Amino acid sequence: MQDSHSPSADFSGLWIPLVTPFRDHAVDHAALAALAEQLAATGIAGFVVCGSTGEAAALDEDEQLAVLATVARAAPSLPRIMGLSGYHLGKTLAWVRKLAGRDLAGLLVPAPNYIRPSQAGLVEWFGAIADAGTAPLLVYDIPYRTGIAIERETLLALAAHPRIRGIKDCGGDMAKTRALIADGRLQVLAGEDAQMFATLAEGGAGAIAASAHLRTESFVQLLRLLAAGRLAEARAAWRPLLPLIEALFSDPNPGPLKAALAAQGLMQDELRSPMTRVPPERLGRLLAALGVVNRP
Ligand SMILES: O=C(O)C1=N[C@H](C(=O)O)C[C@H](O)C1
Repeated sequence: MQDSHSPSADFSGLWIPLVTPFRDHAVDHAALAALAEQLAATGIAGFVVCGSTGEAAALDEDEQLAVLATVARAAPSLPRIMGLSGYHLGKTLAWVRKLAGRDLAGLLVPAPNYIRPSQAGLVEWFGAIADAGTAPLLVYDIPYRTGIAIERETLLALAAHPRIRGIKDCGGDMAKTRALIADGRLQVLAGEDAQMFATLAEGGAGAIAASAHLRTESFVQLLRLLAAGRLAEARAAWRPLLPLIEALFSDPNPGPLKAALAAQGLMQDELRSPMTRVPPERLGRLLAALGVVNRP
């Protein structure tokens, strides 16, 4: 799709980090295709496949490629960003090379998890991955999952790389978010659903939000209002979405989200261990909070 150096790489708007439906322990490609098709008609910018919400950590490489292919077939007109994580640089680079030529709008890459490198080590990590790939790279700043925060100066240094084009911001540091927006070289996407309003109101380019699997058109409209600077209307659109977000993150994501999608008959309520379903004693309350009617 986009060349890595293309100035037109654009990550603005609302991206859905797709869940990966399972049935009897295997990826349910029929459910995935139907979900992608349905969401593609709502005005979203595109999909993130094999992100944290997609339980990528529990998918092997063949499964990830098959998921990517299914989404591409189901919604060919929408761009796809692929999630990619690891902590072994050599293996990660081999995977990046394997993904080259797969028609990706971008790669979404977090810091290596568990090992907590220095900031210089992070510059090496992201630089090597950006050099090895052909797609633009979005840095995924999510210290509560990886164990390491990517500091502002590190992000500004990474912005000098022609292939590093954006950030999925779960950093929880609004001063850093503002500095990146002011710098302007990286497109800043809210990665924390509850921070979406603030990030977009500050001038962020978009959002990657699991909650937007539900009430997708309302989220799309919220982003349009914020992009147009229609703040009062945006506030009114945002208020009813907040309880939805809170409910969806009341258990580890994507447990509540899969429960809600399953209740609507869109897939099985099945996750891969160690991710778990919302327990039956909390399910009714969750679905009521989400306003989802359980289909028998
Ligand atoms: O899959 C993602 O990408 C997202 N991950 C966040 C998480 O780590 O749970 C949440 C966000 O909505 C999307």
